[in-house]
Amino acid sequence: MTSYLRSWISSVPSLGVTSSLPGAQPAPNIIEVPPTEEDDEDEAATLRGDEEDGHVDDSPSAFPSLDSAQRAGSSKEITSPAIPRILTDSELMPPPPLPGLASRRPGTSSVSSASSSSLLRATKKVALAPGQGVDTLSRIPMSVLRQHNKRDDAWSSFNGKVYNITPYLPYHPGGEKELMRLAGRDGSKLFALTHGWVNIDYMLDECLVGFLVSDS
Ligand code: HEM
Repeated sequence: MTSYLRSWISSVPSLGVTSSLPGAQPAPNIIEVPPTEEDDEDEAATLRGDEEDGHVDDSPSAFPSLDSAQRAGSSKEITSPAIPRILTDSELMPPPPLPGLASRRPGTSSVSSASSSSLLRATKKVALAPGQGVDTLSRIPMSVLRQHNKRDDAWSSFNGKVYNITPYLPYHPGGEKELMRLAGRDGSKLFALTHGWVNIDYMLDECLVGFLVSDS
């Protein structure tokens, strides 16, 4: 552009811009060689990474790059992952056993007396002796709960469930005396304050007698 203006100005003598100035040198003749279309294409091809013979290399770069720290840290060569084999039925793991409560029906005991004692030993659960458990779960008003406050007939309520705690008294790690404080009462708050992490529903499952309802 500059050279074009210069050549235009010097070619118009009437303007006399250069010649009228004292001591001014005549503008040098600048010859510009416009780039040919061929040169442009060569440059673009170099930027694209084309080969000399016009072949286009579309193969991806190595990832991670060949001299990367990731490769240096790994001793193994990266190979494609093996396709897992589909196992046959006989090779598969057997299904887990049914959960203990799944087969239980309301009002019936799910375990026989023999398996009940082995269960007690294995899991430290407490079960009522045969004949002492209840056949059906009842709605128990607070006034009824209060009557069951003797050592040999102690009921207590926890989170709306009423349990016969008498069979558990000898096993309580905190002692019978502490547990008897709850006899004939709703023990939810005291229990939660003492050891809320203890799973009372699991431990006294077999001692459940019913659900606490309001007196009406
Ligand atoms: C039916 C109701 C209850 C059940 C099923 C029960 C159950 C348990 C269990 C499983 C432990 C051992 C916990 C552990 O080591 O982490 C324990 C400890 C204890 N419980 Fe209870 N508990 C009951 C009610 C109570 C109540 C009402 C109190 C007192 C107000 C009480 C006082 C204690 C104490 C002081 C210990 C610690 C004993 C020790 O480590 O020396 N518990 N109880």
